[in-house]
Amino acid sequence: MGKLLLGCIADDFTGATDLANNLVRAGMRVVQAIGVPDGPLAADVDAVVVALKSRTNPVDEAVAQSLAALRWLQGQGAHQIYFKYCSTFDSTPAGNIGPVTEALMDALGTEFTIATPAFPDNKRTVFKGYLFVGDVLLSESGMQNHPLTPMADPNLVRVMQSQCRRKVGLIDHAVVARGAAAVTERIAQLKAEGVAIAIVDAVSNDDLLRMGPALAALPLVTAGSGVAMALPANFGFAPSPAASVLPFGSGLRAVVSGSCSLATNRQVQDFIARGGAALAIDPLRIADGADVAAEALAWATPLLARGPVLVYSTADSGAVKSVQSRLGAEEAGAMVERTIASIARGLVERGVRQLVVAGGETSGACVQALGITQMQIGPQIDPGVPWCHAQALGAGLHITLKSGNFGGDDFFTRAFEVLA
Ligand SMILES: Nc1ncnc2c1ncn2[C@@H]1O[C@H](COP(=O)(O)OP(=O)(O)O)[C@@H](O)[C@H]1O
Ligand SMILES: O=C(O)[C@@H](O)C(=O)COP(=O)(O)O
Repeated sequence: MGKLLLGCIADDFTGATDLANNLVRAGMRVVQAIGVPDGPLAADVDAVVVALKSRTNPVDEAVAQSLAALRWLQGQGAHQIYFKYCSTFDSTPAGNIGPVTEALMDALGTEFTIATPAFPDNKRTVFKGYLFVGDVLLSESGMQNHPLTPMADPNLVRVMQSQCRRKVGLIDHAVVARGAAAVTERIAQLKAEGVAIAIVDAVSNDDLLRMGPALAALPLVTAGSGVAMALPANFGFAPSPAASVLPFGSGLRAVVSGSCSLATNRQVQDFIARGGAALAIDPLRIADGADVAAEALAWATPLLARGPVLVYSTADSGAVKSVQSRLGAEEAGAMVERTIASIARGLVERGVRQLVVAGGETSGACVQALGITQMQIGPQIDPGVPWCHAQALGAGLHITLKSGNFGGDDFFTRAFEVLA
């Protein structure tokens, strides 16, 4: 077995496939592990992405999980560590991006790292430390209404500083535009000023590729998935448009969605507008004790042979707030996740072999309910969202984990066409 070059820790499962996808496209052989593996690596790969579900956990749990992942990756000889978080910097006022970053820095004994969620392919850009989603600031992008991690401040230096003990600074676009040597020089200057973590501007893939060589010497990189397109070159890899090949896709098709992001709301509407079979589930009925999962499976079973079915709790921000005011945000989220996960499990038990899951937390719950431990990365459907293949409940399953705000409006239809 060769030496592991990149050891990656992702704070949610959609984010992990997003990262793995960019590394594969940049030429690396990658395995995605669900949770910290029990034993050593079986396959000879260049990078491993350990997918955690730590984004919204209490800080001490997120830190403990991340450190366990780090220890395992170090045990595999990982040369550089990559902590992957969301391109919209999803976090609560307590963390977990800041505390996990600092715990990893402590464990690695490193005095400096960067932080940038920039992912220009998905219109996430950082300028002067401010995060833009498309043409608007993070705080106007819909993320201010996220059910679990509302993001009201677009200034990442401020957000990161509020989560960290160490001093946070900025490597701004004027520096990045001058290339890797300027970034390296700026890192030395920031370190001399006592800055330990620097937000880095990037508004294009060229910016990410330009800064790449300056990151080679850092034991720890923290970022969204965008930076992943630049790091493999530091190890001598060249981009490859050919994503790894998956087994042929066949079997029944279904979509489950617990994401309430704006893009997912549009994707649900598009699927329904095309005449797709869709069932909305109501969190308040779950809270009242109705067996909503059994009802959904009874609805879906006779329809599956005719084409993909969609079961969704996706709702607009007004409906989500109303549910949360009755049940509490965390309680509502956990309850809906459990229900959708048991629906996903039931669908696979009924022969579904091509499954789209929308939502990061939702994906975590589904992947765990399906007993998936490892995923192979396949062709990209949209930026940040590849098809994957895994063993689930004893059968081969094609599965894609769609981040809430990723994917075109027709994603729930087109995903199956990509596989076909
Ligand atoms: N109708 C709803 N009301 C309240 N919470 C919901 C509803 N539907 C889904 N949720 C919860 O909202 C959260 C959405 O998060 P996630 O799955 O990560 O989606 P995204 O990728 O869009 O962030 C989950 O915890 C989910 O269970
Ligand atoms: O970086 C990203 O935006 C994604 O990879 C991601 O982490 C999205 O998370 P969810 O929106 O919760 O799916």
